[in-house]
Amino acid sequence: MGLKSSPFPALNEAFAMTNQREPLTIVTRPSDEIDRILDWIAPDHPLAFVRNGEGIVGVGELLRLEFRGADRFAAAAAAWSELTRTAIVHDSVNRAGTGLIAFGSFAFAGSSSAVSVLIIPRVIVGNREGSHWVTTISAGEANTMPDTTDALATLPRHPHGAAVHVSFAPGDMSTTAFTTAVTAALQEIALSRAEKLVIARDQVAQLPAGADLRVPIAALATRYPDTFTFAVDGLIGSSPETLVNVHNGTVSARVLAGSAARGDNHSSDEQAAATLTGSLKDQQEHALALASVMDALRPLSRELHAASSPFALQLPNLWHLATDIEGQLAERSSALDLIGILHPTAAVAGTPTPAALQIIDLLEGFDRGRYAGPVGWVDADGNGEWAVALRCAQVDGTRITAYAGAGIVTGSDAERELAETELKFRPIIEAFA
Ligand SMILES: C=C(O[C@H]1C=CC=C(C(=O)O)[C@@H]1O)C(=O)O
Repeated sequence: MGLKSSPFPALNEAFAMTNQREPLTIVTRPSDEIDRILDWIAPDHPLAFVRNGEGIVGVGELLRLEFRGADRFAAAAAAWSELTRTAIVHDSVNRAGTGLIAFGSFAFAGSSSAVSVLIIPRVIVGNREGSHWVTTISAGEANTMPDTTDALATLPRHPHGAAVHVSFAPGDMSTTAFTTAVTAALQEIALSRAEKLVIARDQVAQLPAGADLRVPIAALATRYPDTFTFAVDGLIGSSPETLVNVHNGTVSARVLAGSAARGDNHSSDEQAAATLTGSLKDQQEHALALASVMDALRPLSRELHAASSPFALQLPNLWHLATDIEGQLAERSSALDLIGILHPTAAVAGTPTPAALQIIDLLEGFDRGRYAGPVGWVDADGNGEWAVALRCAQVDGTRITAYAGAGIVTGSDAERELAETELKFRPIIEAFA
């Protein structure tokens, strides 16, 4: 059956835009022609979700579904389940990231002017646990098995362009406005209107015409290999935080909150990590973020486990307090259902969530766009890998906006939080330096 009369507005719009109403046919086959998947990123509209060289890179855009407003997650989950219902998948590799995939990026707030997207590429190049594969996605070939043996040969491969140099300047929120907002957040906390508030700021830059975004993306992936380097619809970054990973009934997440600068030699670095793990203020900040994720996952999972105290996660620019969570999904929830339930965690909003969102809106006074929203991918079975979009920038034409924030609890200090945001901007600023 075709998809001619979809009750889902996002699907109808996508069909109208692409003139595509036929069921999708997907072929995934192993490939020994792929070495580094990052080499396959397209220069225009890069699509990627990669960690430690493993993950997926999408080329071309077959379908683009757009969502706005408070019900953007529910609308995306419904449209995706409708679209995948009729898809015909031939997958001889069967790994996380094979078969029909949509890359996605969602706005932080329902009121954001930024559109949330699911993008279905024409070709996906992937790598996981030593297996490399190519997936092709096409429409209107339901009765035949498309011959995709030459799929890679048809992809254009251009050498990377020159390094992209830009200078960032304060955006809607200056550094003074940030410290003022942090002081105001501390007052709100002292008045018990919230227990934790995450305050962010932005920096902007102009991108030179013809800049090759593959260069900063490759720099991020090389310098921050243990994080998720992503590129979806102009949102690029390297996030250390896993919002949720769904794989055949297993759910996992990595919660981060609480940060410290790296030391400049071995002993000061060890001392920095020890001070962070011993800091009551950071432990409280972390515990609230962890509780928000556990509380959201508990009703949906069995055997949900998290360590009783966080570990110090080392990144090139920072130490973070981190807790890994794993459980079994009690019911069939897709990754899209779960990001809708989990977002926004207290690592990016605060506690309690509704009050935190209201106060952030007042104190920040700017649109976070897709910063701190979910970014990742989902497959036809609802499996997927989603990061919290941190350490990132949105590229819109020639304008780049980078974002960073910090969790504020009793005991936070405005100048120290400002310094922490400087460290969190480093991945993006250095990728464009
Ligand atoms: C809000 C950000 O980081 C969050 C994740 C890890 C540590 C955080 C912190 O220590 O404040 C934040 O909660 C950001 O990078 O913009």
